[in-house]
Amino acid sequence: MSTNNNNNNNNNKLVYIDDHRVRHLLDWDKTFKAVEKSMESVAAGRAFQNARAITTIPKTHNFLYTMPGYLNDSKYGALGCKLVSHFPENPNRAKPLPYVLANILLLDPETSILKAVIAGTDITNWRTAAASAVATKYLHRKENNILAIMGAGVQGRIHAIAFQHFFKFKEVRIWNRTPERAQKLAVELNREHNTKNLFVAYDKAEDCVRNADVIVTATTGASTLVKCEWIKKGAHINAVAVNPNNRELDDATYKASQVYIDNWNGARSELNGIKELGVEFKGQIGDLITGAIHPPESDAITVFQSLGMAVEDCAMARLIYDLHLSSSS
Ligand SMILES: NC(=O)c1ccc[n+]([C@@H]2O[C@H](COP(=O)([O-])OP(=O)(O)OC[C@H]3O[C@@H](n4cnc5c(N)ncnc54)[C@H](O)[C@@H]3O)[C@@H](O)[C@H]2O)c1
Ligand SMILES: O=C(O)[C@@H]1CCCCN1
Repeated sequence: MSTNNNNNNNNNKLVYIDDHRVRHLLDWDKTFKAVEKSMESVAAGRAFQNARAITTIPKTHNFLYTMPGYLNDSKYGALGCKLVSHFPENPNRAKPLPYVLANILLLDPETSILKAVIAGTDITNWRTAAASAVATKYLHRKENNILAIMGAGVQGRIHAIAFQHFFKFKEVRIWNRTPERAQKLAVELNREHNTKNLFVAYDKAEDCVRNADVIVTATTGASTLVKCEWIKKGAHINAVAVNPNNRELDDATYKASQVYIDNWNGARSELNGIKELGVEFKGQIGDLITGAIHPPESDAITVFQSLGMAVEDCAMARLIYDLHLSSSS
């Protein structure tokens, strides 16, 4: 990038950063800072993004989301556009592919010249888990004993890893519609973390959620997974799934909770189902970071209704681009 980029030799060269290289460069603490800064910038008026365009492919009902954004920041500033798809049949193919696949275009903010095409699937996964972690940091300033993860897919797995990195829960519970998948993930995560019983599979959703301090819902179904009567006072929920009706939490949970969002434009476009319940969003996570709004009472149940933002992807693309250039020059 021409702003704050020491690699002037590379300024006019189009760079492709593939999945393998992105994975090598990703780092949890740097990802957290980039996402926190993008959320703060949204509240401070330094981030620009409209609601994303959603193109539905006829017959298959697969989606392509187009997510352009501009972030004005000396370290994470970027102009970019993510193309991200939602192809529900991908995981069921003979050779399984992710449900969510993404690529990010990074442009020079001064000239609009295309600087890089960056594989965006892992960036999407990491920044989504980091966004939940930022929300948890600002909404749940309490003990973190038990984490409950609903859904053992890509997002369930990455949230388990990220939350252990940032918060060090004493028990991480995993529930999945097919219990064998939760079992398999728990075994894998225990092996990767060199632990025996830190990650525990639960067969019943209720048992998984009861007494949990923090809950993550990350499935692709539209069925209700979490009932209000199971949720502990003061618990925090990161509702990650983007389903047309957002049914992972029952209506009573939304009505009983203080609900926060990542950005108003996205919420107005995609969260009408929750608004129709009579729920007023308390504000953006960035408003908590800037201090524009106060944190909730400590016994309130809180929900971060995550949608995902273009400017998070811009900040991440800039981070990965700069790391790529500085370590390959
Ligand atoms: N908020 C964001 O920024 C963001 C970013 C990326 C993905 N997402 C969302 O995260 C969700 C999960 O994505 P993923 O990549 O982990 O998908 P995945 O295919 O890897 O995992 C999906 C999981 O959902 C479960 N599932 C499917 N149907 C179900 C049903 N009816 N009831 C209960 N469980 C069911 C599957 O068993 C699986 O464990 C999606 O809704 C996606 O839109 C959100
Ligand atoms: O913000 C994202 O990248 C994803 C795109 C797919 C739908 C859910 N949110």
